[in-house]
Amino acid sequence: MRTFFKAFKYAWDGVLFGARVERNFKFHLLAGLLVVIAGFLTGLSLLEWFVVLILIAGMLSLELMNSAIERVVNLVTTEIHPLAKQAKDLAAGAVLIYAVMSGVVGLLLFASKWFN
Ligand SMILES: Nc1ncnc2c1ncn2[C@@H]1O[C@H](COP(=O)(O)OP(=O)(O)OP(=O)(O)O)[C@@H](O)[C@H]1O
Repeated sequence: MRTFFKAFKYAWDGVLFGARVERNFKFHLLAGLLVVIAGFLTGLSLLEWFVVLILIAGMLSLELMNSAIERVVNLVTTEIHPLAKQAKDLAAGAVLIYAVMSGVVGLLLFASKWFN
């Protein structure tokens, strides 16, 4: 049980560290907060809240994973290396896909509420 709580603390430390030093993570935190406020003002249904919260959590998680991959790459090599570029660009690509899709889904969801 103690190991479980320790692991939880380390994970939480990771979230706090990301929130302190990672510019993109801070941006997504703020964007997520604004979306939640917009959700309350719009009056989302339970199912719509599920979608919105999963999108926000997914975005934040991916952003942290991207930062972790960047750090591992930087740790492995300080040299310019095609594999380092591929690893970083692939991770950034994953973030990009999720961000664009989240934006589209979120926009459709909110727009359908506002204009109905
Ligand atoms: N060691 C490396 N070898 C080859 N390409 C790299 C390396 N590090 C970063 N790049 C590439 O350089 C471009 C700019 O990367 P980026 O701005 O993310 O630089 P970074 O310094 O690694 O990131 P950050 O500023 O977030 O720490 C990206 O295409 C990235 O893949």
